[in-house]
Amino acid sequence: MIDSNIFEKMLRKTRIFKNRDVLRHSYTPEYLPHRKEQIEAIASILLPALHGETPSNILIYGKTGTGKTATVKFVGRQLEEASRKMNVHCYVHYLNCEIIDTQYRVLATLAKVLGKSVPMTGWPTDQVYEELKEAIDARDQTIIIVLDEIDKLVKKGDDVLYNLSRINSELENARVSLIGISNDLKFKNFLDPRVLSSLSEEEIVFPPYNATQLEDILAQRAELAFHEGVLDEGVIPYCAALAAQEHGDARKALDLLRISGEIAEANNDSVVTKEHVKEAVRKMECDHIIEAVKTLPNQSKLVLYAMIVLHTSGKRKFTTGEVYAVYKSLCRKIGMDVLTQRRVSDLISELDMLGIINSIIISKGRYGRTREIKLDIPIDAVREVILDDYRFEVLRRYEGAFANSSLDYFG
Ligand SMILES: Nc1ncnc2c1ncn2[C@@H]1O[C@H](COP(=O)(O)OP(=O)(O)OP(=O)(O)O)[C@@H](O)[C@H]1O
Repeated sequence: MIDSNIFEKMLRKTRIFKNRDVLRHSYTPEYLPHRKEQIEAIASILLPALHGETPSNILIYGKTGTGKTATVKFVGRQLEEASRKMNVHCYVHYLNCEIIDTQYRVLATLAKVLGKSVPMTGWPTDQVYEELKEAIDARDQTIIIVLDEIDKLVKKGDDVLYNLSRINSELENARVSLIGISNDLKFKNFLDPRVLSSLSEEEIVFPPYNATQLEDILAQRAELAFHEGVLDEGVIPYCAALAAQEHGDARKALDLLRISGEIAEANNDSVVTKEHVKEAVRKMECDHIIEAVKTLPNQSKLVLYAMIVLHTSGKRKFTTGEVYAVYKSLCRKIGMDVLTQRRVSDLISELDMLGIINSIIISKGRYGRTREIKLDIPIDAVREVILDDYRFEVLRRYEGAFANSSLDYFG
């Protein structure tokens, strides 16, 4: 008998999501619960734009997931809509400085959105700036430039902020105002005082959400995202409580809800329960560790791999000295430089700080102190990430020997 079509089979599975995309980061909701105060504050600062005047620049701060980006985009859309109705030229341009992270790229991107053809590299920066100025000043208009994650730009020098913050003095027809968004409160310390005073004409702080507020945010999204009756009663309060413990991060709460739904869907369960949320927490922690391991420098990866070798051979606690002995032997096998024990000890501290390993310092009285290291990570998944790197692939050949507790092998 011919099997039925794979898609038809999948479609017959339980339906959890009505619209999963509503829970993704890229979605900006129509309405933002618990941000009325911030929305009104930003809107009243931007209001002069509708009368052809220059709004003050704004700096916005707040921890991650407190709705800064969503709020600014929301107010921006409303401003553009009102300006269209009033026949006033007012535009909001949003740039994420994590991606557009140099003076040249910021100026060139803006010039391009305003209709100039500027290459993304190669021109002298002054020339790009002149083109941008010309594009902005081409008519009577107000341009609001949103620089999200502005701290990423500042770390590479703040020339672009200096130039943009004084551009108004060189314009005849148009006006520019800036909105900087950051979750790094300390970045102001790195700013040139002239730039700081211009940028922070107005400052708005976004406080973290508490558990009740997160529940409202989740409930609003869940209604659009899930089929009716699919969520068990306790799921939303549980996701909200977990995210509230971690500095009131709405993004984390939404991720938890989406991943819980995905787990229920994959298990073909018809209702999402607290058990699915618990599994989602484990999955997110595991993904977090895997991501952190992927970006480790090679030497740290090898030190971690040495610990995995010790763990696989049956040792559940080990010292820096033991890790170092295995590490040295691994270096020889793959032809990598051997660092000193002291340097390796520093790398171990870094792994501890990143939450990839657990270690405690134990005092041995007059024999000094020693570090006791334990691994509490998804070993197989982490091992795969490390061995996936072509430089470490050769270590696969020795895997069998490691597992047979033949630590003498590393003598
Ligand atoms: N009040 C709210 N109502 C509905 N959704 C919200 C609210 N606040 C935040 N969100 C949602 O939470 C997620 C994170 O929000 P957002 O990206 O605006 O946070 P952020 O403060 O800019 O974070 P980061 O500093 O990490 O960029 C988004 O999906 C956003 O739509």
